[in-house]
Amino acid sequence: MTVEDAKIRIDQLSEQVNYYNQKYYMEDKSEISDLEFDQLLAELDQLEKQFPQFADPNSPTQRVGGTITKKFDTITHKYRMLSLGNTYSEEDLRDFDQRVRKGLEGQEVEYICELKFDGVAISLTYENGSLVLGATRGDGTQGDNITANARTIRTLPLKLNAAVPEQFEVRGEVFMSIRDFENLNASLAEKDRFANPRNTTSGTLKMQDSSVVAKRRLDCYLYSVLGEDLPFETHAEALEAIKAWGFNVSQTWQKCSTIDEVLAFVAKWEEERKQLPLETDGIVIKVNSYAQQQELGFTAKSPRWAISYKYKAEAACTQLESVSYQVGRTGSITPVANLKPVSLAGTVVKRASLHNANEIERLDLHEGDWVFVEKGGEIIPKITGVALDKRQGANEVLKFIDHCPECGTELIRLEGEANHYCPNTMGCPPQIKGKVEHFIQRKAMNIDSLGERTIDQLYQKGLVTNVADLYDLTLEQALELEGFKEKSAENLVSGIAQSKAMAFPQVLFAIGIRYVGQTVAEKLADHFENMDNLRAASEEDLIAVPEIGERIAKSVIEYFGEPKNIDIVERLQAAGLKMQIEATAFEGNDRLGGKSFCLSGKFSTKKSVLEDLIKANGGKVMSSFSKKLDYLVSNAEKETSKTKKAREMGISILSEDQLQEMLEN
Ligand SMILES: NC(=O)c1ccc[n+]([C@@H]2O[C@H](COP(=O)([O-])OP(=O)(O)OC[C@H]3O[C@@H](n4cnc5c(N)ncnc54)[C@H](O)[C@@H]3O)[C@@H](O)[C@H]2O)c1
Ligand SMILES: [Zn+2]
Repeated sequence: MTVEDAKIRIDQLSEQVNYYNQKYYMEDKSEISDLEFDQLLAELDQLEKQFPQFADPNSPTQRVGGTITKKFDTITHKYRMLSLGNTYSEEDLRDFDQRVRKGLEGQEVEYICELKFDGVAISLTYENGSLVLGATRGDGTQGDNITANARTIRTLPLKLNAAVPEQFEVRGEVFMSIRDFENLNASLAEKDRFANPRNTTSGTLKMQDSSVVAKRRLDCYLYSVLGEDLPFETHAEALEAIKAWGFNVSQTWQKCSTIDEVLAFVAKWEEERKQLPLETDGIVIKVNSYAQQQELGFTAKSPRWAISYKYKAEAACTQLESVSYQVGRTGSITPVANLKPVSLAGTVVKRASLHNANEIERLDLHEGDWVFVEKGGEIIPKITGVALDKRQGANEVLKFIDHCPECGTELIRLEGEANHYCPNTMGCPPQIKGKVEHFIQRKAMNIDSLGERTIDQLYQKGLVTNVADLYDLTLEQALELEGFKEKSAENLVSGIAQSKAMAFPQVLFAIGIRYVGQTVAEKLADHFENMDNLRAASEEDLIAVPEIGERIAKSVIEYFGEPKNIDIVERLQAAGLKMQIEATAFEGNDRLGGKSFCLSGKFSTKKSVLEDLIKANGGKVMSSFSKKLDYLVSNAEKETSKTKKAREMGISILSEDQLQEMLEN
């Protein structure tokens, strides 16, 4: 693989992983199986190791996948909430054991094996025996304050009667039992039903109305405790103690002193877990001794002293009825098999993904074939093979379509790519909507007042057929959208208007030039400084930029060669989007004189915009308190824990208005 190819693949993988993370953590949707997701992440990890020049602290391999929402107050975790490394094979588990033993230089090791509960991680802080804070994992550093919702979990003690440390945090998994999940779904119309207990739990925890949350009957298992000077030396002692304090601890855990015992535990629960009242997707293996845990430490995103083992999916055999073709946001065509309904891992399966034409060829799929399907977690399952003994001789080989099912355009296949594409990028409905979705995402223009459904409505009504149309949207038009009231319409329009503050590299990424991911956009913006220069650049000019190769160069040229794209870019410019890098930031505007700022709570301007402004004016942004902090920015009228801490540490507190004044003068 050449360096340029590696760079493109890394960008592509990062973008894909970020996309699925966003779907998974923000929208509670899985478009691919966990196994496939984990494979993408593993490929990215491997490439970053092979080409360390492209390693990036913001890569999804280095960060916990979730994010905070703006629906709840943001809290900063006292101890980071990390992810777990995962494996699917015995060999990987043995490797883990080897790494642990090597890291501990031959000391004896004990493991605690637990079930991996398939729900949502939660952190609960207790002070003087009372629950004071419930928080989501968020991005691992900051999470949402969901205390009110946590209080509705019946098995969670709000007040402890036992003698407990003055302050501590317990962590666990909120879940919905399979039975409650099924009852809930039975009470809903088919179109409103949830896909699985995990995403129902996640969606429920994010609801604003705690009385609705209470009705959903969430439950919670706790599996760890953190605090200063806790009186335990091992994880097992801690599990026993929190159980005695009144917490709901699943009694499925077990101590193992060899990896073979761990493997026996894994084997035993593969079947037995199906008798449990909740969904589980694997086993978590943790080093028992706290001292050893400390010795082993953490990577950027997970502890080195723990790992999860995920069970393989179950399989079933059924008949292929037909194939439908879906058009994705980039025009790629995905074939989907429609199957004779078959029951698999507790649900009825009717459809399975076929990925692309190569996959159909690989399976040598014929019409009417009997196929094996497997489920990776909960989403649409996958066909893994054909039951050849059931094939009827006369059935024909399955033929891939040659025209787009959405717009009728003839499909193309790009060199070196497995997918068929619909080339009608400007006129094919899913592609039009896909471009808008790409444009508004967090890392691009960050317009979070717009979602998939609203985009769909805007498109159906003919109001938005390209990204430039967004900036022409009026309040009156927004008010006519289904489900929009005055406040939400205002939010929508002002959210779009606020995006005009996004910096040029974001704009360049947002317009969606093929192969121009976030980092490439930054490189191009840095080099050409503004859109006009970039537009005027020749292929040679482009290739002369470090790390920009022929593929990217050609794609940029092709983009600006299309008059419709030029029209969109010019309309965006006229709407007031930033088409050049901020001169101030690069000439070293030092208005803020290197002072540091920490933003806390809610603001009338988007927090990320304020942070960019601070940086552009020579200030620093800090996410937490330290002696080096100069200002806490907070609009809070009453004392909060942050403002209190700031006062105690002698840190000045600014309101948002005062910050704006500093930025202007
Ligand atoms: N299909 C998709 O599109 C998609 C997208 C993103 C993530 N994912 C999946 O989600 C997972 C993402 O990983 P992650 O970072 O959330 O980590 P993870 O879910 O694999 O592991 C960490 C989590 O496990 C949970 N857990 C359950 N039982 C536990 C126990 N006994 N002890 C400790 N922790 C326990 C905790 O909530 C913890 O936060 C992966 O499995 C990935 O495949 C899928
Ligand atoms: Zn099309």
